[in-house]
Amino acid sequence: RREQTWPAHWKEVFPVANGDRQSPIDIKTEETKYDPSLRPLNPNYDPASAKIILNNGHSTSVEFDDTVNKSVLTGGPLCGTYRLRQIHFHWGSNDEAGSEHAVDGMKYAAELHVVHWNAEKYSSFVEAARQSDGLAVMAVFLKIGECNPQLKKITDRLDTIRIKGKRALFTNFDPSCLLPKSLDYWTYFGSLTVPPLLESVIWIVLREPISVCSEQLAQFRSLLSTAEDEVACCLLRNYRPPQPLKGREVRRN
Ligand SMILES: CCCSc1c(F)c(F)c(S(=O)(=O)NC)c(F)c1F
Ligand SMILES: [Zn+2]
Repeated sequence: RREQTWPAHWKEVFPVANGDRQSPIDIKTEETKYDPSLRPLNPNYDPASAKIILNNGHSTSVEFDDTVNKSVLTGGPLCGTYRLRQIHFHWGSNDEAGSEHAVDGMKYAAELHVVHWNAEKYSSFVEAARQSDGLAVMAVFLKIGECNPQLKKITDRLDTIRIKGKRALFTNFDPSCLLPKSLDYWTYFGSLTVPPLLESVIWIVLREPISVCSEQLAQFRSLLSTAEDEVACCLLRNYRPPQPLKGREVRRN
């Protein structure tokens, strides 16, 4: 289908797709640079901020109340307080690929993105998304293995939002439960990985993966990218391939 080859012609529609700080990237671990000024990550989320789970046709997301500083990320490479907006996932049509970032050429089965915006400097997500320091996305790799009981809270709800545009109440959820034991990370300046591919993301890629089993990935792939009135098409993959580094530095804590 069209969107299977989509990333190829994003460049015509969104010229920034050819920009100097596009994401994702393949992280060459030998070329990352230790930076002693990087601080520990400090996620502080209130489970009451979780509001709904959604199928937007490109992924499934959990949306959070970002009208106040209730769930925030500070520390790491960040200056100031970034407010939690939503989490979503990227996966592939088989367990061998699906993550957006790669590590020394190796792709994981899927990738979780925890999206925050700089509420200290900007007045809305949309405004922040247009600024070079507007967004902070924490990426967590999902490695094929044991079924993940925390992820089950999300995968068990997917059958109620199979059709594009469907949403359901989803509260009392703290996304910290999806983070690995270690919060060690790589960080670099990049972009959204879906159109409009805005170059406004401070990427924080956790080095330790969490687990996911094939059955849980199959539940993601059973989501539909089509709406009620369209011929059903499964959302089999939604990852963008790695983009040129263009001289950017990847730092590690
Ligand atoms: C509130 C509407 C958009 S929030 C969002 C998103 F939905 C998304 F998919 C990505 S991504 O490019 O796919 N992954 C980093 C983002 F960066 C985002 F900020
Ligand atoms: Zn994403």
